[in-house]
Amino acid sequence: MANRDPALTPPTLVLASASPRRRELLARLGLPFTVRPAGLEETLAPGRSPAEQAEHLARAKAQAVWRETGGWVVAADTVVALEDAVLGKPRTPEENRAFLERLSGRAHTVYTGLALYTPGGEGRSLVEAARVWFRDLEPWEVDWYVRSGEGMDKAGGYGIQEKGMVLVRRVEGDFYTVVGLPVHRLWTLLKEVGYPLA
Ligand SMILES: Cc1cn([C@H]2C[C@H](O)[C@@H](COP(=O)(O)OP(=O)(O)OP(=O)(O)O)O2)c(=O)[nH]c1=O
Repeated sequence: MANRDPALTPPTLVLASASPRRRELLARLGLPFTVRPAGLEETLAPGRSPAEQAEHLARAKAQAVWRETGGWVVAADTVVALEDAVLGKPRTPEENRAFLERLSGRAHTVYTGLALYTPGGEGRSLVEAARVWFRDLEPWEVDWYVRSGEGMDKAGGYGIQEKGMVLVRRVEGDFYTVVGLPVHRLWTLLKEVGYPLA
C-alpha cells in the first residue's frame, strides 16, 4: 500500500482504556485517537489461564466500547502470572509489599491481551507474553519502592518503565507488552484489517 493519497487522514481510533501508559504509547505512533475507558468490572474467571484471561478482558473492553461508539476500537489488558498465581493491582501498600517480596529473585510472565474492533464490528484479539526476571531485592529496596506509590495502579505492583526499572534484571520478549500495550502487534493487526496506516 505504498501509493496512498498523502492527503488521506487515517480514521480516529478509540482507545478503550483508562491507562495513562497505553495512552502515551499509542500517542507515540502519531495516529489520531480519542480515549474512552470501558469501565468494566474486571473479574477473574477461575477456569481461564492467565493468557486467556488477558485476551478475554481485552476483548470485553473493546467490545463494550465498540457498542457505544462504533468505529475502530483498541483495548488491552495486562496480567502478571507468578507460577500458578495471578497478581493483579495491589489493593493496599501492604499487598504491594507482599507482591514485590514474592517477585524478588524470580522470573514471572506478563501477558498482555490486545483487541481491535473494526467499524464493521469484526473483533480480533491476541495475547502476547514476556518473561521478566527480578533481582534479589533487599528489604529496604522493597520499602523504598512501596513508599514511592508507583506500583499501586499496576498489575503485579510495579512499573518497568518508571522507578521499577531498577527492580528488573532481564526481560525476554517485547518490552511494551510488559508496559501494557504490545505496540508492534497492534501495528500488525491494524495492517491485517486494512486500517490505512500510511
Ligand atoms: C507489569 C506492568 C504493568 N503496568 C500497568 C499497565 C496497566 O495500566 C496496568 C494493568 O492493569 P489493566 O487492568 O490491564 O489496565 P488498567 O486498569 O490500568 O487500564 P484499562 O483497563 O482501562 O485499559 O498495569 C505498567 O504500567 N508497567 C508494568 O511494568
